[in-house]
Amino acid sequence: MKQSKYFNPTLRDNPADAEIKSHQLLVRAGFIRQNASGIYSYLPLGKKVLSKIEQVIRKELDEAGAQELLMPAIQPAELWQETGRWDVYGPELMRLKDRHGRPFALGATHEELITSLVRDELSSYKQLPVTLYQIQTKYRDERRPRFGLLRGREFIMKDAYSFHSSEEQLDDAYKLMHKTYSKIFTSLGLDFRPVVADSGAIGGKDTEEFMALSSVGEDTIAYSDSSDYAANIEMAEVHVQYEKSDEEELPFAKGEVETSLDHQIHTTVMKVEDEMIAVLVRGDHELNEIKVKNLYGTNMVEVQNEEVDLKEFKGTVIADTAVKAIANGSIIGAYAYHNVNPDRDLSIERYEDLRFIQEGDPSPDGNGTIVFAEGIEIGQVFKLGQTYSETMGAKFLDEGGKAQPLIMGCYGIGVSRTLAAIAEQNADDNGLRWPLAVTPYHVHLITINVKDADQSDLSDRLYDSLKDEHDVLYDDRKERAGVKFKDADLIGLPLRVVVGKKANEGIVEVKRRDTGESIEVPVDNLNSTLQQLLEQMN
Ligand SMILES: O=C(C[C@@H]1CCCCN1)Cn1cnc2cc(Cl)c(F)cc2c1=O
Ligand SMILES: [Mg+2]
Ligand SMILES: [Mg+2]
Repeated sequence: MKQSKYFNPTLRDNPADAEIKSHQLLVRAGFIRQNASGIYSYLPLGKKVLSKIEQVIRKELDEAGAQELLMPAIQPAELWQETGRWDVYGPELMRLKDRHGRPFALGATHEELITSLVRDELSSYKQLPVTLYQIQTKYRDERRPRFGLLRGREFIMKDAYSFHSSEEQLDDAYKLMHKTYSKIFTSLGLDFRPVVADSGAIGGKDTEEFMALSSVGEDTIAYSDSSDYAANIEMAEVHVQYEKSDEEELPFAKGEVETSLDHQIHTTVMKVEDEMIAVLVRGDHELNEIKVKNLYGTNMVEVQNEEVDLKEFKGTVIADTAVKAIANGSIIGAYAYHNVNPDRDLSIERYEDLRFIQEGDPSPDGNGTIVFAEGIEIGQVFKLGQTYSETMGAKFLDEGGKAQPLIMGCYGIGVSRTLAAIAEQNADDNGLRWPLAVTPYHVHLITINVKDADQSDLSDRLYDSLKDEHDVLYDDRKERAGVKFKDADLIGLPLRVVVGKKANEGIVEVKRRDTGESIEVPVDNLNSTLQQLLEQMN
């Protein structure tokens, strides 16, 4: 492609609202443009990368026996009403009415849609297992879209759904999809980790998230420094045995006294379904609300910003296990007490693992200690079980001819988010750097001075000969060399061929974007040199 004809508007400066490298560079290098908050266009270079990522995903999923289909983005509200999720989700689920005033959802995910499709078509265990997937636009009205493609309101997801007649079949599909995801993210050159995760609002049981390691990731991963244990911090279990303090127990008294954080007891009032509970954690720990949700098996858990007098509180009081070991604690805030011995003074109904794990805590698998890292969630695999098939009446006849609810799994990859994660992990101070698997073009052919006949003739000849072997982006613009080099650094193609002063000697310069090293090459050896370099970079 000749850049003199190419729609690739590059910018010298970072857009004001772009805070992270990948967002800044994808905009400056002309890969994406924002049309509204969290809503983007993929310009030709960006679309090429997006398509290559999708192809890597398709290849692996097809090889794993999954079948691609395409479902509508506009979903009848009735389906979400069948599962009750029409009312569970608030403004994040984008909704619209058709011309007849009928309600629809803009698809945030497709469990309801696919289950309604399958329940009408699948009826016998003989037709199972089956895994169906799509690569399609999703809509989630995030309160605060940010970081460019990392958290958008319209984004591209590969979502797959598997249907089974037994838990074993689901386990096999889950394991296969887990392996398939590892192959996909490895092919894309990503530094990633699968982590134990929380199944969130969709119910179901086992689930793991695939995290691309990055300092801008919103998720925190807790992993062991000496085993392969890794979990989303929301889920990481705390296995610390607390010895009861041997301090002399003093008489309980009203009022606040200065104590160290690990002698303080912090209270959080939470509404669980419609019951008020007080949750206590030690002052140097942080309450993990996800653990409260999982303890009560509900998503209707909400922090109340009110303070209670624990001596008067009529609701249930629960505490993190660390609280039990305190002998003379102090409750701070409006209703302060000191010399508090939780067992003696507070009617604590149960002690549970309710806090966030901390760096230095023992790894829950008993191997090593916990270290944190930031991650970008680029994929997630779920064992859904019968959550959706039961409420939606999606059944199959088993060998005994008995109707059973289908057993399901669902599996997502954030395709547009993965594009940004690849950009984030590979970019350097000069710009983007694309791994071979997804680069929009392989070779950036640059003429230093298009007015110099030797240079422009040789460049045209090289473009004609190279473009059959490689995808070539040819910078034939009437721009100064400096502008061309800056744009080439921004765009980040793996190899650069520069036609300059030595054109009349039939010599060009070849430069690697990843290492920056460059060599002079006689044009007769150019093709073979490029082949060798591309093989080296693979
Ligand atoms: O999407 C999933 C689970 C899996 C992930 C892999 C592919 C299939 N779905 C979880 N989830 C997340 N955010 C949501 C946001 C909205 Cl507004 C919604 F209405 C529903 C969901 C929702 O269900
Ligand atoms: Mg998550
Ligand atoms: Mg998730």
